Amino acid sequence: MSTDNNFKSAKATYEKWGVSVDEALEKLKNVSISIHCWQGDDIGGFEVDQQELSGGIDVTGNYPGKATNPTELRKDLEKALSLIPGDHRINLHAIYAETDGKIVDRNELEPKHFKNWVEWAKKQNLGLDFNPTLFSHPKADDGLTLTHPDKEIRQFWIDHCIKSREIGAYFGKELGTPALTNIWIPDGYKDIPSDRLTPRKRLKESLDVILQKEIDPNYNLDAVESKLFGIGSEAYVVGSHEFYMAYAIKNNILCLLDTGHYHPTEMVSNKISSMLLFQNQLALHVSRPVRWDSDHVVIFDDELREIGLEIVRNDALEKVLIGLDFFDASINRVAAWTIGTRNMLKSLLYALLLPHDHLKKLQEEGNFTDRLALMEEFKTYPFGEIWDFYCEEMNVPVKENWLDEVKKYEKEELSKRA
Ligand SMILES: C[C@H](O)[C@H](O)[C@@H](O)C(=O)CO
Ligand SMILES: [Mn+2]
Repeated sequence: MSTDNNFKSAKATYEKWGVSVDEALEKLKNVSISIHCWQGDDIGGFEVDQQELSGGIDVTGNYPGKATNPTELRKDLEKALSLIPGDHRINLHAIYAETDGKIVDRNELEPKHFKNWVEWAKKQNLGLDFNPTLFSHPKADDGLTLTHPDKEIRQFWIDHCIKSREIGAYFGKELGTPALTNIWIPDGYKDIPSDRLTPRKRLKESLDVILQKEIDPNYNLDAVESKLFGIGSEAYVVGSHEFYMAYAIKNNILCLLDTGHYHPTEMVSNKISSMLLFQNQLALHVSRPVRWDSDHVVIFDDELREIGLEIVRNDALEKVLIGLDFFDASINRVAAWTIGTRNMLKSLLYALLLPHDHLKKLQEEGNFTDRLALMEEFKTYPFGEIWDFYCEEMNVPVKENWLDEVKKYEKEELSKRA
């Protein structure tokens, strides 16, 4: 059977349940995923005085061909984007500034240092998001930034975050879509603290100063990202989930949930409905923690499907800002972006094809047998045929054909890099 015939038969299977496949595909077309640039160069960035990666995060592997400058990184992103259906966004960190060979410290960064990214995003029809980088820097060597006991160090990082919000606003203004500027800090302690409160008080004060200046939400949205532990902050992380959830609600900014930043049995999918009852928007870093916050490439697993289901069945496609956060240097990096982003989209399509009203009704009626039976049966419905049709319609390779493109790119481009 051709893709078209497969599609027609699959469509009829879903339509028996009253699911409109056309509507599902239309909705999926409007979804923009924020693709993290840092998978392309192992979070190295391009600062003139580049420092080793710190902050309790780690990238393992030495697959050849990583991007060594912004031009290469943009080229690699273009390749990945050509294999992913839809119009998306790129998420930058401050360490991706372009400073013409001059050392510009993080507290002095300005919109002009991201001009090339903005020009490129305009040409590629992309939105941009932003993150201040509070790691890989001598002033973060002891793992403390916005909570540092030294006022001067704290001020340095406060200034960096203020500059970052301005850069985010510049992105939003230039590109006509608000940037999400997300603050994540590594601050914490390896061993049991003797005082948990004082660092948290300082974090609250630092954030209050950073967020003092009002910025038009049409240009910039602010988010804070929590974490349970990192390498070197196993016992205590200042910016915990409770801290940021309370801070975000009180100050009307976004809470960002990274799927790798919780206890391994604690699922972000189970948090989405609660968070959305109290805030209009929520941000995600979708990652794959394997036993710890290992940032493996996102696969089409149970939790990813559950995240897609929670977003779709709660009508939250426009409320949840979906970003990705994984980095694997043991495989082709363009393939890593392609696999992870296609999977994120697949999980949303999977969810868009289920008869949620019917399934919710079964639960309300206490009919848990039918609920379980149907939810299991739908797992083997011909979802793949709809996905293939969508890829074809969106002019990106169907099934694993994208892999040939990546191999060709590796041969012609990546393998020639130092
Ligand atoms: C690059 C980092 O992954 C990112 O800034 C942050 O979002 C994080 O998840 C740290 O664990
Ligand atoms: Mn993250």
